[in-house]
Amino acid sequence: MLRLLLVCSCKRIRQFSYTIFSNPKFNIFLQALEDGLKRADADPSVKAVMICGENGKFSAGADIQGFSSPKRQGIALGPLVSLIERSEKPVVAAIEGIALGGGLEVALGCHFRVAHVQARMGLPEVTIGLLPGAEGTQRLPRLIGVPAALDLITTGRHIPATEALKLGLVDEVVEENTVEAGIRLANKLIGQPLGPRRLSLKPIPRLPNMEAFLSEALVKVKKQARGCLAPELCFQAVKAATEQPFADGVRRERELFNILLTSGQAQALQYAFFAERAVQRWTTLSGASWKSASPQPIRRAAVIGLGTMGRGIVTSLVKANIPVVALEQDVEYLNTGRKAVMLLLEREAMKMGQDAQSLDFHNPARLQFTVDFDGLRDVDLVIEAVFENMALKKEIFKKLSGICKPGAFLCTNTSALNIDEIASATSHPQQVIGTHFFSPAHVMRLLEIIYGRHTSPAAIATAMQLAKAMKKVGVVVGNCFGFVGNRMMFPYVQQAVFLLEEGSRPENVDQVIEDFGFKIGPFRMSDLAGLDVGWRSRKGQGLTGASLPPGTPARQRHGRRYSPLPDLLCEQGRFGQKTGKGWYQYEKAGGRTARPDPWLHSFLSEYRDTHQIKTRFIDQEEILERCLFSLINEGFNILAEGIASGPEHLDVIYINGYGWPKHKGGPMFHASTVGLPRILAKLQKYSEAHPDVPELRPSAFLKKLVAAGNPPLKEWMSCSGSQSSKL
Ligand SMILES: CCCCCCCCCCCCC[C@H](O)CC(=O)SCCNC(=O)CCNC(=O)[C@H](O)C(C)(C)COP(=O)(O)OP(=O)(O)OC[C@H]1O[C@@H](n2cnc3c(N)ncnc32)[C@H](O)[C@@H]1OP(=O)(O)O
Ligand SMILES: NC(=O)c1ccc[n+]([C@@H]2O[C@H](COP(=O)([O-])OP(=O)(O)OC[C@H]3O[C@@H](n4cnc5c(N)ncnc54)[C@H](O)[C@@H]3O)[C@@H](O)[C@H]2O)c1
Repeated sequence: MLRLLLVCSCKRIRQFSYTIFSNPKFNIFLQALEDGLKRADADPSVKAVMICGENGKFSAGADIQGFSSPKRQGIALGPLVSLIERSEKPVVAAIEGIALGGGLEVALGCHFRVAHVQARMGLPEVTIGLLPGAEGTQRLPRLIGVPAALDLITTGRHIPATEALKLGLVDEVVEENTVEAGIRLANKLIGQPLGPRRLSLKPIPRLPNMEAFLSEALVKVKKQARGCLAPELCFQAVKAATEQPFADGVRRERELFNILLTSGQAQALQYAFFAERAVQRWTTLSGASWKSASPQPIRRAAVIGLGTMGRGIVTSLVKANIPVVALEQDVEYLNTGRKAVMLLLEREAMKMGQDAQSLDFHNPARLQFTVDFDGLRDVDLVIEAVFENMALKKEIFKKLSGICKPGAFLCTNTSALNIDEIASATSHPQQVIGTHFFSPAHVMRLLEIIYGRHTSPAAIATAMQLAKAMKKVGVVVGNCFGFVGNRMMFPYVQQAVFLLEEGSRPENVDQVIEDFGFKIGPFRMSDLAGLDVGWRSRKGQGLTGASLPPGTPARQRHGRRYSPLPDLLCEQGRFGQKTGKGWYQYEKAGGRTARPDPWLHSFLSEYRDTHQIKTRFIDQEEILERCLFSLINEGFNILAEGIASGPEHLDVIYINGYGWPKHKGGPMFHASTVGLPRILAKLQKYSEAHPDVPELRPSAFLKKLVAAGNPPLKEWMSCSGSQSSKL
């Protein structure tokens, strides 16, 4: 909410509460601000004007809901910013809290900007598929130069006031009352010439090599954008500022803004913005929610197992300022784990610069390594990250149940195993919960939080609070094999492998999926994660290996189609990157650069011959549809079972844990844009062609939604007989 303060000759302040972005919905009451400015200009007793926020916040910008509202107004914030700039009386912006998007653009129209030291500012429009549409793309480069403006506008990052001061974005940073500091500054400015402070009149600071700089910057922006339109159009708008006079640049900004506004991508990104917030309001099937649960404080935590996942989990906890006890099975593993954790923390400290002091990870009171379970007696929460083996996990939980205090929360990082069975090994099953981190755990934002039959609401609330403390997004889901993310991933990977049997190559499939916008296709992902992980799991399930009954058909299990291809690769010692060979070949064991492997191509040909599979050309459409629609189909099953309480949960999981392109909104949002009747028709077609693949059989819930007339996503859950969407 913005206010206008009029600084009068008698030094008395008359305050008009002209809201331009109302809280909480940020509606724009521009007329009131415009009237106020005109009155201030006309009133000789007013000598200066100050714009500030209320409740310690300047402004979060325009109402994002408004951009997709059918009653979208043609709001003219740009002309208002120009009006501020043209004022004959000095206008000062006093920035507290946040100045984002349209809020910062208003501040750019002011002649001076004072910010509180704890304020943050930025132009985050790109993150919601737009560009700064109130002349910000034209004023910012004139103020701070093209490289810095391009960086802020194409990434949307928020910067602290101290950085804003260094960039010249604000004139002064204060530690005291910002409004009072602003009034003092306004008083000093009365009578001074304002021409040099009007950004629209300033030339763009020249670079000796502007053209070369811009072409290099474009390559970088496009590479990072991965098919997302907004960063490139943000770039074009700033480029226009370097080539055209201010008014023409503004016209170009408006044109580009409208292209983005009507692109489906802006809608998808804005959906993702609200979906991420919606999943914070969790509910369980039995109706537990924040209302019925309070998070418990975590003063000290423990992590068991310092392998791939445990190391990242320890790092995340330390970064969240939670003292940690890290435990391994023996001294040798402990030393390896300790080295790995310390390396990760050193790297994090380097990235954090001065703030790293707060990590204090060499202090044993903050981070302690042990092989003794006794060290876990006084912790408030334990996260187990040992091998994916039920017997081992149960043994550990039984031990924890005897050692830890009764109120301690016992979390498991299992990727798929049954939370209830793990909880059954303890005497406090209400304290047991799944906290499924994603690799690398200190980087990935997702935390899938799985409640079992007995998990208490307090345990869910505490895990959600923990996710927030670690700057992760927690998504609460029910208990089933693979939970939400891995359960949906299974049919996707299965289709990818079936496509190889039928004629594709790993690089064809990966290319199609990466062109869609995924960071990495299924085969490169599998090589990265290690093919042995899935192999071990399949052996555990009796699908391959010694326990497979003799005479089992090679390509069938329990009457369903099965592909032994990944098992055969593992039998050859091809585990992916770690062995230098998998679906691709690498320069060496541990190498990162995947190259198509002629050996694999011949292996696939021989395999097809052996099993008399007729090779055919498979086009991109079929690859994409079979992989993605089978994943989406499983999503509908999950919703119907009440494992997740809305499609936004599935989308947040896929965007933050599996690299689904955010500008496509997540799998379920994507399904809604493709249209459910089309998805159903395609699944029916593929299912008829592959009757032995149950994952391609359309979900009953999908059929029900199509029969109900393909309702919009936010109405899906009201058709499920389960819970309603949070959006
Ligand atoms: C064809 C012609 C049509 C013409 C029509 C178009 C008009 C043209 C006008 C052009 C003007 C352009 C102006 C400008 O360039 C565009 C913008 O300003 S876009 C908005 C930019 N701002 C942002 O992206 C900020 C987004 N918000 C945040 O980053 C964070 O919310 C925060 C502000 C940093 C606060 O973070 P937290 O403290 O963690 O709190 P939450 O995130 O949980 O938020 C609390 C609550 O507020 C809701 N909310 C926050 N910001 C907005 C917002 N800008 N609009 C709407 N709602 C917002 C958020 O959703 C939470 O509510 P909940 O969802 O939980 O109910
Ligand atoms: N690797 C991934 O990408 C990933 C992602 C999400 C979840 N997970 C899950 O996380 C868990 C750990 O996986 P990981 O990849 O880190 O495994 P890992 O093999 O890299 O590490 C497991 C660690 O547990 C230790 N350990 C084994 N028994 C122990 C015991 N009795 N006491 C203490 N420590 C013991 C081992 O010494 C080893 O260091 C598994 O349940 C896995 O399914 C893995």
